[in-house]
Amino acid sequence: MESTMKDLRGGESVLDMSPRATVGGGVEDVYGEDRATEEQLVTPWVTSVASGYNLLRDPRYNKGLAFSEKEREAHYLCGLLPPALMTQELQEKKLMHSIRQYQVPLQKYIALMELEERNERLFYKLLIDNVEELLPIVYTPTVGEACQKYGSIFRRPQGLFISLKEKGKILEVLKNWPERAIQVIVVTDGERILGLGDLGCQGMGIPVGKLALYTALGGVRPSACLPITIDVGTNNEKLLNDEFYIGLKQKRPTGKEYYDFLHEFMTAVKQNYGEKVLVQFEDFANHNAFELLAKYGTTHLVFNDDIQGTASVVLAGLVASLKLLGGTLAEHTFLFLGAGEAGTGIAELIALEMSKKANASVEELRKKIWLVDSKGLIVSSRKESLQHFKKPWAHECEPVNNLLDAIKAVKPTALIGTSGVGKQFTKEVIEAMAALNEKPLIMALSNPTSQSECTAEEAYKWSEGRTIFASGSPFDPVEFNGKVYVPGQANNCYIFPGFGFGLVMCGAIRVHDDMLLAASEALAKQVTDEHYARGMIYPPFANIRKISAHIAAGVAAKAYELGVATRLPRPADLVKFAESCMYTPNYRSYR
Ligand SMILES: O=C([O-])CC(=O)C(=O)O
Ligand SMILES: [Mg+2]
Repeated sequence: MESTMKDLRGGESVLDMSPRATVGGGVEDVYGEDRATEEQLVTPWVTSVASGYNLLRDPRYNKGLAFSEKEREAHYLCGLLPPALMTQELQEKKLMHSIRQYQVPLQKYIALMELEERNERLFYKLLIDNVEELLPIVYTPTVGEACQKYGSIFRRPQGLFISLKEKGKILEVLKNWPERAIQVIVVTDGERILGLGDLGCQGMGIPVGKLALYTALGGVRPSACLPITIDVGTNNEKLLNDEFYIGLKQKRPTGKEYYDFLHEFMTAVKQNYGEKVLVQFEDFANHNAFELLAKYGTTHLVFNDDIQGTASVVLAGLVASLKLLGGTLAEHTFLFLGAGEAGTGIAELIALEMSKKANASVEELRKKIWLVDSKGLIVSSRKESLQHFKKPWAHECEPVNNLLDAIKAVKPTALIGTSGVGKQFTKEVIEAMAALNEKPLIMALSNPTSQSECTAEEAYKWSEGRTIFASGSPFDPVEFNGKVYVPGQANNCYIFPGFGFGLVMCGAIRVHDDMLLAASEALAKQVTDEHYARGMIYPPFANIRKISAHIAAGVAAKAYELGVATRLPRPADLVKFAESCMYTPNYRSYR
């Protein structure tokens, strides 16, 4: 025991978790728990150390068969592992082979989550080195299915569940999380998970998936990431009647009760982690998302991925597409199907970018952008009954109650789907766009794939291969009339990891719209002539860490310019600085 502690002292943050080290009641208590009858009170024994068996059980430090002979000797691992030694590269090869054996994407998802629970560095190595193959598993579309089935997948906590039961004690709950130095929180209340609706507490899959990308694509350390699900109940009857549902079985409160709870949360976050922690709001319903962003945007470092991240990625694609379409942004006409967070967020950022370039007012340029919601084209005669975030888009036009007629009335050059409802871009819709434009720009942004407004194949086929196409969830390249078309993935995951990393690396304390424009510009610049030649308006994901470094640099540069960056002095080369700060998942040697 004495020698155990001595050997471990000074080891690089490998803590002694040996069962021989005792706390409080000693060894008897540890094993006494097993022998206790149900009525007996026992103390849950707290471990705080990692060596031997417990080292293998700690995903932060476990390396499995990659522990060297010396490490096995020094850390009481002899006999606990089979004799073979493997490099991390060989482990990666073995795991990719076994993941590829699964036919069902959800099985791959579970296998990856199990790897994360077992060996965190290997998980991130796999994700970084195989990003194009694994992104559709840990992220859209598979993460959507994982949320729908999260109750049965859930094994161990991957983030914090803060339910209404914790009202008045949220600060204490935050302190239960084992890490203190948190830099990024992704929080959802589960009310609008992708285009799948209210999944309540099961929405946890989304913050977990987004933060895995923060690390893999953006380079934020895993220990600095905290996924949170706020559980205020659900209005999903199926979940309320499900005996296995893992969340609070009650309807969602609205108004003061909801906002007071969120205020307690936001206050506790700032108190516990300081003003430089980034809070990313994710998949809140429209009726709360805009209000929360407006309310906390002036006091906290907050970012709404569905409003701002989606806007920035779409703007990048539009700017890039001008190379193929010609003209300036202000010379195009945009029509959206869907006037929620994504639709109005994108529309507003386009208008802002146009106004900067065209030297005209945002109000004037909004007239180039039209939105259709469930009632039809948003027009001025409907203004009184519109939610506040739709009002700026109510332009002069005769009422039109469906998308096809709206296309005929507005004559858009670009059609953007943000409806959350699948199959809305029918053959007639795409044909109408193709009749108006030599190269129609079509984005089907709703997620997951089942909610996409159309497929890539439909967009190409119904426009005789003339469409420039991008979607929120991935589609494979399409062969049509002997030509291969590569669809773009206009998903906010291009933006948020680099955007958040940029904020964190310069110690920003506020987000500003100009940073979103800087992120769009940085992303659009990564599209090369070779990509354009293949009809692409987004760069391949394989280069995402380089892309993220450029986005981070653009965002940080803007933060310094605006005086909201606290890390001083400003690094001279922000791209290099970003690259040098990124987490790498290679194993470290243990003394
Ligand atoms: O998660 C994604 O794939 C994109 C997104 O934010 C959403 O659809 O809500
Ligand atoms: Mg989202």
